[in-house]
Amino acid sequence: MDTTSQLTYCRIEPFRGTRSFPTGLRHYKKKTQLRRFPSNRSVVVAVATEPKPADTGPSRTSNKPSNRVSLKVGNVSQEIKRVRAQMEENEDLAILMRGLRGSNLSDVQFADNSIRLRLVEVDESSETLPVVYDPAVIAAYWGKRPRAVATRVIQLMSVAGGFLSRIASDVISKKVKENEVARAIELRDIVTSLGPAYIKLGQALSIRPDILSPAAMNELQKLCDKVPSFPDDVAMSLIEEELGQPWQNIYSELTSSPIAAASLGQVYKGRLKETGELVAVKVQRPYVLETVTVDLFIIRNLGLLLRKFPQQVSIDVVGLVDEWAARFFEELDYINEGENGAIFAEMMRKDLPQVVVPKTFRKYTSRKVLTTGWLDGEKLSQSTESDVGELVSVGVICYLKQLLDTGFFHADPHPGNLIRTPDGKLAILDFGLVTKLTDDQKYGMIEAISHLIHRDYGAIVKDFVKLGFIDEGVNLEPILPVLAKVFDQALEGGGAKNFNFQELAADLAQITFDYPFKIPPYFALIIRAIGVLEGIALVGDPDFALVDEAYPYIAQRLLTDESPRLRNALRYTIYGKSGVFDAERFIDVMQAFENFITAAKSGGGEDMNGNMAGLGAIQNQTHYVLPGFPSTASQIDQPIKTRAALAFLLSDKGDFFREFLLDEIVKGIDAVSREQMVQIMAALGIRNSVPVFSMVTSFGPLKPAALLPTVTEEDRIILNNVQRVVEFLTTGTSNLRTPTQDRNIAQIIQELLPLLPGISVRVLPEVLGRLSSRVAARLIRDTFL
Ligand SMILES: Nc1ncnc2c1ncn2[C@@H]1O[C@H](COP(=O)(O)OP(=O)(O)OP(=O)(O)O)[C@@H](O)[C@H]1O
Repeated sequence: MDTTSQLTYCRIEPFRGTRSFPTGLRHYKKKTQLRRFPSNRSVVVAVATEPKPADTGPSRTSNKPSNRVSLKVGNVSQEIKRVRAQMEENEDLAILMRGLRGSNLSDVQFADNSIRLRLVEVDESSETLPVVYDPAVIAAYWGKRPRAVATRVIQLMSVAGGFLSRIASDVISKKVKENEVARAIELRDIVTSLGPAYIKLGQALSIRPDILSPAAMNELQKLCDKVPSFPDDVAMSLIEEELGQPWQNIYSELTSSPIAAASLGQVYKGRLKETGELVAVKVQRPYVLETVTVDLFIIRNLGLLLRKFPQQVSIDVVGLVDEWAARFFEELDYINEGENGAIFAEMMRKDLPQVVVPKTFRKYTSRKVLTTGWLDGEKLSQSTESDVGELVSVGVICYLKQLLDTGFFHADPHPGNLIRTPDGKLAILDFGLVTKLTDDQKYGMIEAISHLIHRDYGAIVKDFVKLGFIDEGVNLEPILPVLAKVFDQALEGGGAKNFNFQELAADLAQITFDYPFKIPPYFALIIRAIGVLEGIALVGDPDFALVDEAYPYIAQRLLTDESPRLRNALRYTIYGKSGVFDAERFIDVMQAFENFITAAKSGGGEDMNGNMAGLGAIQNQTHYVLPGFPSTASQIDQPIKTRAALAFLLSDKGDFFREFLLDEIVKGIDAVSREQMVQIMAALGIRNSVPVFSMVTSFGPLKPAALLPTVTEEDRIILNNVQRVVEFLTTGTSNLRTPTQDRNIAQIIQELLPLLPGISVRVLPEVLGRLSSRVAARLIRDTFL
C-alpha cells in the first residue's frame, strides 16, 4: 500500500511505551507538535492521512507494519532525509521534519534511542472542538473518543492515584486540615508534571481562600510556570500558519530562542519590519486546547459523579471546572488578550499616566500569535530602586480604579506581570484574563465600605447578598453575628481605615467552611491582586499599610462619582443611619481625599498649602488626574490661599459634598445667633425682660421665663461640628478631636464665608430666612403656647 499518497496531515505526539496511539488525538489537522512525558521512552510521530473510504468502517489506528518507520536518534537527519525523499511533496510533513530537527530532539533522552513513526488516519466525521467553552460540545467530542479518554485517565491515575488515595485517607481519618500543606506540596509537584493546563488550574486554585487554607494557597502560589519551551521551528511554523506569511516577512529580527516560556506560550523578542519597533511575539503552545479539553471532560465527569454525594463532598467541582474553563478558553485567544490590553491602556492613559501597557499590534496578532510593543524593565518585586514604594501606591490606585471605577479588572496580577520600566513607570503585562465587574458589584463594594465605616452590619449582610457572597433567600440571622465579630476584630485598633484587609479576607474565607457564605471568584482575584501588591510593598517597607493607600482612593471615588448610588453612599458615610451629620467622618473623608491628591503627586507634596495656581500645578504634576477638578487658577472663583480639600469644595465636583457643609453652616449660624442673643441679653441684664420682645407683645400675655431661645445640646454639637470642619478646611489642623475652644464661632464662620464664595452667595439669604423663621417660631411657641 502506498501510504505516501495518503499523507495530508501530521503531528508528533508523546507516547508511553509502545502502546497504540490514542485514537482521539489523530484528528488535528495541519499541526505539528513534539512533546515529552518525563518517563517516556519513546515518542510516536503520528502522521494523519486522508479519511478512509466510508466502507472501511470507523477509523482505527493503523498498526500495519508498512505504516511504521523506525528512526534511530543518532541517525535522525539521515532518516529524515529518507522519509522526506519519500514524501517531499507534502508540506505538512515538512513542518513535521522541522519540528523533529529542533532542539527538542536532543531534549528527548529516550533510553532506547529510538523514535517511532507511524502513519494514522483521519476520521473526518469527528466534530471540531469549540473555541468558546462549551461543555456539551466537548462532551460530545470526547464521548466519541473513548479510547483517548481512557488512555488519559490511566495516565492521570498513574500520576495522581497515590495522591488521591492519600486525600481519601485524610478524609476518612478526618485529617484533611492537618495534612493540607503536605498535600498541597505534593499537588504542586503533580500539577507541574501534568503540564500547562494543570499548572493553570493550580494557579487558579491558589487564590481560592474558600477552597484552600492560606498555607495550602501559599504552596500552590509557588507553582512554577516556567515549563520547558517547545521547538522554535514549530513556533515559527505556527507564526507562518497563523499570520499567513513567513515570519521573516513580518519581523526583521527575532531571537533564535524564546526569552520566556510560560504555561501557555513562549515569548520571542523581535523587531517589526514595517516600523522598526521592538516587539514581543508570544506564540501559543501547540495543541493546548486539544490537550486540556480531554482533561476537562474527565474532571467534569468526575464532578458530576461527586455531586451525587453532597454530604461527603461539599465542593462543586463541576461549577469550578466550568468557571475556570470558560476563562481558560478566553485566555487561549490572543486576539482577545491584545484587545484587553488596548482597552486597559486606554482606561489608564487618561487618569494614571504612570501605568503603561504594551501596545498591541493587531495586524500581527491572531488567536495563537500575539505581537505587542517590547517593554524593557525589571520585575517590580525584584527592583531595588527607591521608587518601588511609590510604584506600589500607583499599583494600588490602579487596581482600585479597575475595581471600583472602570470595572475592567486585570485578573492575573502575579509578580511576574508587574514591571518597573527604566523611566520609573509601572508596566502591567498579560491581559489574557480580564474580569468584568458589573455596576452592581462596583457600587455594591463601595456601599459596603460606607456601611463598614459605620459598622452597620445589618446593611453589610445585605450587601453580601448583592455581591454574591451569600445566595438570595438564605437566612441571614445566623451569619450576622459571625460577620459582626469578624468585622469588629478587623476594625479594632483604629477604625475602618486601619483595618487589615488580608486578615479580614482570611477570616471571611474561614466563614465559608461553616456557613452558607462563599467568596465569589472576582473577589478572590481582588484578594490576590491586593496580596501581590502588599507583598511587594512590605519587602521595602515593613510598616506598609495597604489600607492607608486604599482609603484615599475610596474617598476620592465617593466624592467625585455622580451616580445616585455613590451619592447615597457618600451621604450615608457622613450621616450614617441616624441621619446626624458626623463631623469626624466629614473630616476623615476630606483628609483622605487630600492624602489622595498628595500621594498622587509624582513629586513631593510641599505645595499643598500653596495658592490655587499651585494647586493647578499640582494637578498637572500628578499621575492621577481628577476629572472635573479645577486645574488652573482661573477656573476657581478667586485666587485665595487654600488647601486641596477646600479647593475641592469650591470646584464643580464638590457641589454635592458642599451641600452637606452648607447645611451644617446654616444650622451653625442659626445656633450662633441664638447663643449671641443669649449672651447679649445676659450682658444687658435684661433676661426675662419684656422690652426685648416688645415686637411680639401684640400676641398676648407673655411668659417671661420662656422668652429666651435656649442653646440646646444639639446646637452645641452643631457649633462644635462647624468649628471643627472650618478649622480643618482653613488650617488643616489634624488634631481634630480637640476643637479649639477659645475661638469665637461667629468669627470663624465670618472667616469662612469669604473663603467659600459659592457658599456665601447661596447661603446668606437662606440663613437669614431660616434664622428668622426658626427664631420666630420658637418665640411664638415658647412665649404664647
Ligand atoms: N511586551 C513585552 N515586553 C517585554 N517582555 C514581555 C512582554 N510580554 C511578555 N514578556 C515576557 O514574557 C513573559 C511571559 O509573558 P506572559 O505573562 O504574557 O505569558 P503567559 O503565557 O500569559 O504567562 P502566564 O503563565 O503568566 O499566564 C513575561 O513574564 C515577560 O517576561
